[in-house]
Amino acid sequence: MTGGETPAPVKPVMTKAVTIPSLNAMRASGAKITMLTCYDASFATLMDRCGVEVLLIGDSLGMVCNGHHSTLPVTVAEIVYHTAAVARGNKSAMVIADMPFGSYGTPEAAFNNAVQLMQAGAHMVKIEGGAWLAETVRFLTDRAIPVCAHLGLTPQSVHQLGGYKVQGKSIESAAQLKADSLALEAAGAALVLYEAIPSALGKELTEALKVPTIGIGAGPDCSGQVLVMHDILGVFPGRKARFVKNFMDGQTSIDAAVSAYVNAVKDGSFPALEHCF
Ligand SMILES: Nc1nc(=O)c2c([nH]1)NC[C@@H]1CN(c3ccc(C(=O)N[C@@H](CCC(=O)O)C(=O)O)cc3)CN21
Ligand SMILES: CC(C)C(=O)C(=O)O
Ligand SMILES: [Mg+2]
Repeated sequence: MTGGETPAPVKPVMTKAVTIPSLNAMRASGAKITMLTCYDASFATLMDRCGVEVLLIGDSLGMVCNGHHSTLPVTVAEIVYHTAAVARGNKSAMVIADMPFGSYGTPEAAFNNAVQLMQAGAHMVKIEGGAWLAETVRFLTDRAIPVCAHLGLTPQSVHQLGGYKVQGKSIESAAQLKADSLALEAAGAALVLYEAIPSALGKELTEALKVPTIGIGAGPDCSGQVLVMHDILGVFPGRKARFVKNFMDGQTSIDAAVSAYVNAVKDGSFPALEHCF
């Protein structure tokens, strides 16, 4: 600016930070929560700008970034590295970090590892498993570490599940998922994420809980949806799961594709029947 001019008024671009209370309010109002995996600062800035509310540093990074055949080789140090990068690029989204395989075998181990993820910039950690984790969820939440519980298809248990298969199809396993969900909510879980379960069960479990639920292949009635970033951009070379949709189709930029994902989740057009079990 040259001397004597009146400075143009600065329009404040203040997007309010996404918090646990704001996610609870979204669940209460029926506004769908949008979540994507994110592994670096540039994509964090882009996703945050496009209105993605939750960024997940998923242990899927072992597969999509590192070429492993499962999530089991992923370490705490790797999640710390990617969480710090995402946190630097992010302004207002909530940042959730996956606790990797073997890092939450006891409440004390979970706490020590979760502290590293929180200090790297996570606002919450995610752990895979049912009621056996209730004590761990309580231990972490009592110590100011919010927890997201991940149920249904839990990829870290792939060798017990016998593959990446739909869960909760029998009456018994559906009842087990409900008991697990209620136990984890009672233990203090702030969010519950369901992967690859029948849509009707996703609806029933969401109605049974007070906290928001996030689905990936869990039907349209969860409080929100998540997908792996590489899947929505069509860059993951592996076989596509049924719940995946390539949002680059018909778009000419990554910004447009991410915005199309956000809009489709918000208006309920994703997931469609073809993405559900
Ligand atoms: N790129 C990528 N996307 C993911 O969603 C993802 C990862 N990687 N890595 C970690 C886990 C593994 N996941 C997977 C992988 C494959 C299927 C899959 O192909 N499922 C079958 C279900 C078969 C059945 O039981 O009927 C499907 O047809 O969708 C599901 C989840 C989800 N996670
Ligand atoms: C697929 C999501 C839920 C996840 O856990 C991951 O990306 O690791
Ligand atoms: Mg994961």
